[in-house]
Amino acid sequence: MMSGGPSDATHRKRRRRRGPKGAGDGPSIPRAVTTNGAGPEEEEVVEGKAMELDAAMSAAEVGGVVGSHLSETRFDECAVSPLSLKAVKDAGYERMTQVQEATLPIILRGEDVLAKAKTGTGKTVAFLLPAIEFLSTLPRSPSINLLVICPTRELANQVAAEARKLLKYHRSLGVQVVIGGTKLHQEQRSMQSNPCQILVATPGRLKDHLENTPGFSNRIKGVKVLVLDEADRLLDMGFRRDIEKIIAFIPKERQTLLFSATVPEEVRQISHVAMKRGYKFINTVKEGDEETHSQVTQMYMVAPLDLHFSILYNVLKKHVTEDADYKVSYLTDFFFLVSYLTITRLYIGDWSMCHCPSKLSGDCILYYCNGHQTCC
Ligand SMILES: Nc1ncnc2c1ncn2[C@@H]1O[C@H](COP(=O)(O)OP(=O)(O)OP(=O)(O)O)[C@@H](O)[C@H]1O
Repeated sequence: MMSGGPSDATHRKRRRRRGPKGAGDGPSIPRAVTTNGAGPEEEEVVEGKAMELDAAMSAAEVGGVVGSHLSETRFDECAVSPLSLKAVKDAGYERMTQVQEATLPIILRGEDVLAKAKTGTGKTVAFLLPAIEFLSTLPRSPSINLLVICPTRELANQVAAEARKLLKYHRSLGVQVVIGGTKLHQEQRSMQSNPCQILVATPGRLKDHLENTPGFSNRIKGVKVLVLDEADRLLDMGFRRDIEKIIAFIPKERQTLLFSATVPEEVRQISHVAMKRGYKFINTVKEGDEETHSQVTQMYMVAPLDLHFSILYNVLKKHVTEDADYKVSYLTDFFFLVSYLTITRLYIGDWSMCHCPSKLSGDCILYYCNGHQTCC
């Protein structure tokens, strides 16, 4: 661990051989596992105090948006610059979340990290803060030094908003967003007039800029840190090829960080493509834990196909009457969607189809938010 960092005193190490799946898995959060290429043969497990903390603290005790995901380590105990600390304080963050506590020292050391953490547990700050610390030591240049690839426009905007908070006192650093659904030439102009060191992008638009924006492929050669945010969703949405193409443009000598709520085989595969051998795997999700945030209620209903229309219609109607600020995301296949829209338009209002995540499956996601289309 980083010398002098908060984790030195609180982590202990042990080595173990990896047996058959699930056998002797030991403690599961947070852990750093050193892997070597095709699959982890031998792991170095770093146990942290967040493990005990998770059991010891209730969401009510810790409060705040991230509730029981907060650790006991304060940001001002860490090796981050006074400028970042001031911004963190202004943002209202005092203690680190578990994923932030587990990853910060390792990312600050410049190592590649694959981090598994539930959604809403502070992953964005976990990669932005150490990356900004590193960027603040680089000489000023028109290059892009930090590239964050996100699966959706909404997430890209959220990441940029978080970056702006953390950059509050780093006046020489800036952030720009490039996402589909906006005018390419406007983005080109803004990048030319004000080239920023941090670029947050969705894969399709990023590829567009690589192919069509003069000078962009040179700027991207300056990337020192690459982040794939919500890597599982990026792959689910069919962006693997785009990501591989983008990676081919970026220097091999870089730090790569993958953050993901789940780590299926596809994420493992992309880690082997994108990251250096010996990258660290940090898992902050306990075995058997739900993959989704604890504050998201999930329900399901099994119904015969011919009743789907009427059941869905009634569920939605009830939902929109109970919650004035309602927001609905609705995943369906295209055929069902067309019939459904025809019916619901008449009774509920206009839906907006804003995303088809997988061209292969023909799935669509609809967003409807109290009369306004929301972005995806
Ligand atoms: N240390 C912290 N203390 C308090 N709040 C925090 C801390 N770190 C992040 N947050 C806040 O917690 C919320 C969730 O964080 P964030 O969106 O980064 O989570 P995430 O894991 O990236 O979620 P998603 O997977 O949805 O992107 C945000 O509102 C963020 O501002």
